[in-house]
Amino acid sequence: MAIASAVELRAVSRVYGSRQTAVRALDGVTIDFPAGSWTAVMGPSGSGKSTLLHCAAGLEQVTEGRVLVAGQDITEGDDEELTRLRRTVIGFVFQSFNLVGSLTAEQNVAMPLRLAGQRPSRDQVRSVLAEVGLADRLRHRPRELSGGQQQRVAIARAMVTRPAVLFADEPTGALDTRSARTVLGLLRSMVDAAGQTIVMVTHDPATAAAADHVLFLSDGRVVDRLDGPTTRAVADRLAHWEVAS
Ligand SMILES: Nc1ncnc2c1ncn2[C@@H]1O[C@H](COP(=O)(O)OP(=O)(O)OP(=O)(O)O)[C@@H](O)[C@H]1O
Repeated sequence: MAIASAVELRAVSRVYGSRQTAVRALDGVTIDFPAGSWTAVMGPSGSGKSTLLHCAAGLEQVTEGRVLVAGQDITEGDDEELTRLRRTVIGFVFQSFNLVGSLTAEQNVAMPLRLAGQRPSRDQVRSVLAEVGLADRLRHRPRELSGGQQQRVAIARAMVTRPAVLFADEPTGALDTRSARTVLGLLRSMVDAAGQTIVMVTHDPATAAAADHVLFLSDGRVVDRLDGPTTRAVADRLAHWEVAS
């Protein structure tokens, strides 16, 4: 059965601290991220973008509400179930790549499969690295690769399990314009060719414009959205909410 929503947040709140020091980082957020779509999450600093990404991916517990990923409620169930779900259904890409420095590109990409108890074939790993244009860098370690190449290894690592949902936190934040364009092209093909779903936090209007939809957060709430965004439209909307916040 096709699942229309890859990720659903139902009245999700996340409160940090308690009493006088309590901060409501997310305040009753209800949203659907449709399967096979790419959504950028934007908003002023402190508006709750990272908190939303972490709660949606099960990296942080919600204070109230429910989160469903690929139809499964990740706010209930035990840690073991959540870990399995994270390894099979969810992928991550971070601004700082988070590769294991002592491992080669091939070994980094094989890691999620090994953690899931599989024994990946060399061809399986190599074909994903070839997809991101790194067939000639299999034995290189992260320090022997450029930032753009390291992020492509990180994307290959996230792609190897064919996750239904990829969560990306500023995936092009540390890259030059050309590498950023390559990475955005890879993300686009994950959505268009493989039907995967991407939820991406970014500060950059041009990066957000590569997505299908943009959500704007302010004070922990979804206050606006754009469908079919352009860089100009995103920048204008962002400026509006930065002034308002
Ligand atoms: N671990 C924490 N403990 C206490 N407060 C926190 C914690 N993490 C986040 N916050 C607070 O929650 C609010 C939302 O933070 P969050 O990091 O989600 O914002 P953001 O939109 O991602 O910001 P930025 O663009 O600066 O990265 C902020 O007020 C922040 O200070």
